[in-house]
Amino acid sequence: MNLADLQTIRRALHQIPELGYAEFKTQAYLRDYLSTLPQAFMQVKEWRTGLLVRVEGKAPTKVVGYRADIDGLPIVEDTGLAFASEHEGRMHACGHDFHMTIALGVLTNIVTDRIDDTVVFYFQPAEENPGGALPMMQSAEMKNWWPDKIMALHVAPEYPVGKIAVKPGILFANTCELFVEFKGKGGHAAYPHQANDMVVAACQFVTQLQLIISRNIDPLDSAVITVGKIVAGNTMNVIAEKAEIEGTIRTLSKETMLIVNKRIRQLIDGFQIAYNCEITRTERPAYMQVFNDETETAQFITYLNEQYPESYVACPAAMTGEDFGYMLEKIPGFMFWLGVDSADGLHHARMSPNEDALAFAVDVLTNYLNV
Ligand SMILES: CC(=O)N[C@@H](CCC[C@H](N)C(=O)O)C(=O)O
Repeated sequence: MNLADLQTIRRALHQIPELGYAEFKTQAYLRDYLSTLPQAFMQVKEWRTGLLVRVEGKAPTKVVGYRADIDGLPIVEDTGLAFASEHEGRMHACGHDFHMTIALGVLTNIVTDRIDDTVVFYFQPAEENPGGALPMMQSAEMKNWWPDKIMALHVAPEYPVGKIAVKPGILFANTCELFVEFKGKGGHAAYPHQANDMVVAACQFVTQLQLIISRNIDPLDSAVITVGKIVAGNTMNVIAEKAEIEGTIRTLSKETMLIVNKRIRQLIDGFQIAYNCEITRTERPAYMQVFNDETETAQFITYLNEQYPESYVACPAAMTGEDFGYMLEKIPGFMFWLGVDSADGLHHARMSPNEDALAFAVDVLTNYLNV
């Protein structure tokens, strides 16, 4: 598939970013595109707002899985691109438009020029929030089309086009979302002694969270807590009765995640007494770390070195998260970073990946499926 066709798809998808499990237009676009391809060896199943597409091989010895996530983020795009998001407050700022386009490019190649093995493409919703990989794996649709091995990629703004960064073992962190609500007593700004200020409680709580990292975690281990959202109060001279914080926790081991979460529960207990308020945490399951299979990754690195010399970059683990980790927990495979050379990084309102990476990735993956 040529770059111009890939660009057309990518730009169309870029214009219609949708949040997790609301990817209706995206699913319809994918379906419409698939309907233009030869149908003889292809089957499509719907799962919630995602799709599974199976392309039968000529002489299969295995089923290879390829996963592409399809959701966007609640970000107001600021790229100024002619094909910027048409959905106010939504943006493909994590490259999932690239992920889908590359999957469609590979799919188009192998449906028109078939390969030996059968390939199942998983167009998975809700990677960012609340997580689609685990429920997709538990669905009858995926259980019936279960792969023997699986691959996925993630765009990497910090690497140039033509580079692929990967490592065996842990690539991405364990993650856990953090939603905490504080309920105290509102009142007049001039009478703090008669109220119970949840702005103060929430601010102290956020600061205390950072002390978990610096005081409870082994300095040679890695953990991150980021609070990305605080909502509290209505105006400058009324003490806020309620506050809400949203954040994410990242660790490089499951054990460290347990320590962080235990400390957060203890903090909540202590804060309820200290600030005489009610604190509720909505617990969500942690995302599994992305752990690349040693053998599968080594084979891919050998292939890169032989077929695309200079492309391979040995990279460190990152504190990003990905629910693809659940798939890798059960199915041997790997995820890799694809260089897309953007001055602004992932989750930035001006992230603008270089589209030349689309053709490179489609080429690398199509040829790898033929090995
Ligand atoms: C690659 C990337 O940016 N992934 C996201 C995944 C979100 C994980 C989850 N919703 C959480 O925040 O815990 C990331 O933020 O790393």
